[in-house]
Amino acid sequence: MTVDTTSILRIRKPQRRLGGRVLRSPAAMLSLVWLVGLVLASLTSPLWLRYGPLEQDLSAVLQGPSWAHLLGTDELGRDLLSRIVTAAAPTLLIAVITPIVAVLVTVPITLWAARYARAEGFVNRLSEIVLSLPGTVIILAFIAAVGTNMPLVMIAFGLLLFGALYRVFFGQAKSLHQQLYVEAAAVDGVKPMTASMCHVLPNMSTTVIVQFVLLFGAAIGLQAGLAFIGLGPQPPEPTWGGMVQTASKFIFQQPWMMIPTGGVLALTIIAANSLADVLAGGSAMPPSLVSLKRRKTPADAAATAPESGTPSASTGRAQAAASAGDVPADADGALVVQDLVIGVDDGPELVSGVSLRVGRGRVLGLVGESGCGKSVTSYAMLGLLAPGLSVRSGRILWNGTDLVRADEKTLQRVRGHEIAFISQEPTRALDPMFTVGWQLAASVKRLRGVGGREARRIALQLLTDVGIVDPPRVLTSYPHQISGGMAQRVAIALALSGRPKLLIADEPTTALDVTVQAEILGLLRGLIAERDMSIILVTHDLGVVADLCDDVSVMYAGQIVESGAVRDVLVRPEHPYTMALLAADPHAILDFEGTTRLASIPGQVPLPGSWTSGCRFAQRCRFASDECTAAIPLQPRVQGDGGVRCIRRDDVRGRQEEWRRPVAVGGER
Ligand SMILES: Nc1ncnc2c1ncn2[C@@H]1O[C@H](COP(=O)(O)OP(=O)(O)OP(=O)(O)O)[C@@H](O)[C@H]1O
Repeated sequence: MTVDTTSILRIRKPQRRLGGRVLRSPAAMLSLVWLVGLVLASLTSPLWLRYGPLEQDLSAVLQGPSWAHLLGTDELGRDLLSRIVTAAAPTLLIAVITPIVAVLVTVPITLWAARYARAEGFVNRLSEIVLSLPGTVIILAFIAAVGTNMPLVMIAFGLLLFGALYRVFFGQAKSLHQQLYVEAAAVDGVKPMTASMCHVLPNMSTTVIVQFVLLFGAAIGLQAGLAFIGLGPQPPEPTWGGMVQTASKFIFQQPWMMIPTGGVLALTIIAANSLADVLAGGSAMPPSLVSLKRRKTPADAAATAPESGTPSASTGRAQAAASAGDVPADADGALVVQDLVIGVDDGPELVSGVSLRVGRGRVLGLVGESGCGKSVTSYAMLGLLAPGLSVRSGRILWNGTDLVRADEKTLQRVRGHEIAFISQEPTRALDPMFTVGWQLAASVKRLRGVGGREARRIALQLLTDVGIVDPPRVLTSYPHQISGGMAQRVAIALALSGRPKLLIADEPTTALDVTVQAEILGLLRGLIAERDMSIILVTHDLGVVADLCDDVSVMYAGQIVESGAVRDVLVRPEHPYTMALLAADPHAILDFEGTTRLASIPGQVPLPGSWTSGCRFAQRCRFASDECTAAIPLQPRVQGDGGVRCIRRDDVRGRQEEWRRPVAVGGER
């Protein structure tokens, strides 16, 4: 297919709907016309005003509106229209300094604090200090020190607003940092502050603009207030606050004077606020937020000795080599996890002594119920554990490099380039502010170091490769404009943009309906065949494992309980948990003759912290006996390579069909 990529793949900046919102709102249009009109009228006033702002006519003092003086005159016979209009431009242009300073100072600090936990504590304290300062007193003291220099006062006011503005921005920035598409950028190796600038800031733009306009109104009010008490520009220079003060002096002789001066001030502040209102109009908040599950936490470099209550794992020959601490000779393209222990800082262990090996070009299925530790293990492989979680011991060897102890620079070189990740929620891994083409081309440019034109060509090709039939349309679409299945294809294309050697797919079909699941599995199958790529497929679906994987590791409560080649583990399971999963799997139902009953496993996965030193599955196992309270190392499987962690494996082997019958919890004690 030949397509003119330059026209369709023009990298687009985030879509701005603010312009449209303003254009559609009469109130916003009126406000904008008022503000812009005032400035233009003021700047051009010498060309069209009949009187100068300082021109006095003592024969026409304190007059009401007339043809000669449309808005009347003040106590010195000066034309009120001239003075109001002349004062407008300096007032508005100086007022804009405050939001500029406030936003320029607060936004970068907020992004920094939202990104780094240590910075967060410091900036929070700083904002509390700034918030507790008596703003009015400080502004007055500042004027006493520097004089009535309004631009300087506006700068000081902007700095004082940091505390309040930080509170407004921080919550949103923090939430945005937890969005999967920001995490996905980290997975792709984007530097933290670059991810903040590219994915967090654009999504905060509405809030920033709204606050900007609100602060602009506040700065106009402050200027007027200061001028009212005589701390603004000094007479005879016209200022709105000064004119309101004069009008208040003559309120009984000429009440009219207050109306044009007070009116223009009030209307201007109302215009700024109503503009902010329309800009905020229902979308000042980001798209619905998801709970944070994954974030980079530096691995504990000074890893302690294994704290697991259970002995280290050794799954089969390859894993036995890994457990012995050897980096296999064919380490190129192989990922080897050795005795990995992950825990909550000052809390329980989440993953205990996990060992895995994914050889080059192999597909490993990591299966288990929810909460068994599959995702935590996967994220550790990318150095992207959530804050508060860390690797306590063990190694993750990738091409001879231990990713647990690797510095951030090494991890960034690996993420996206060598190991890529696709999540179960593709639309959330895509930034809603950017077109698919922009995101894909940006990723290709960064990961392959090519120019814009070439990146656009590759992006188009990648979409074709993942089976998108209308790539030009998809490239110009925003994530919300494409279906879930299409979004997952785009997510896979994004993952492929760095030509990774290993793809970690965390339940890539869970969020999709059955027919789309089959398409995505077909796509993955094709990619495995075409590219010399290894895959770790995190799933709870044994049908998917049977379909795609060469090897499988079954996880339960933070441990590998059985591992081996798929044909061995799924056909001749040796661990009761694997048997139970198979019996509960609708795909495997035909393997059990004479019944259509699906098994259920009673009880729940025990929570981290409540694990015993014996078999963690014993409470739910129909075969459990008193022996099961003893610690159980991973033993070699009887049939095929791999390991099994069951003390009764010889007794239970071949009894998988018993899981079809109602289970007496507590087993055979
Ligand atoms: N940030 C965290 N803080 C504390 N505990 C956590 C954190 N993240 C995960 N856990 C706990 O770690 C355990 C393993 O979670 P994990 O998400 O890895 O399970 P999983 O097998 O991937 O489940 P699922 O299939 O639902 O994703 C769970 O008990 C979970 O509650």
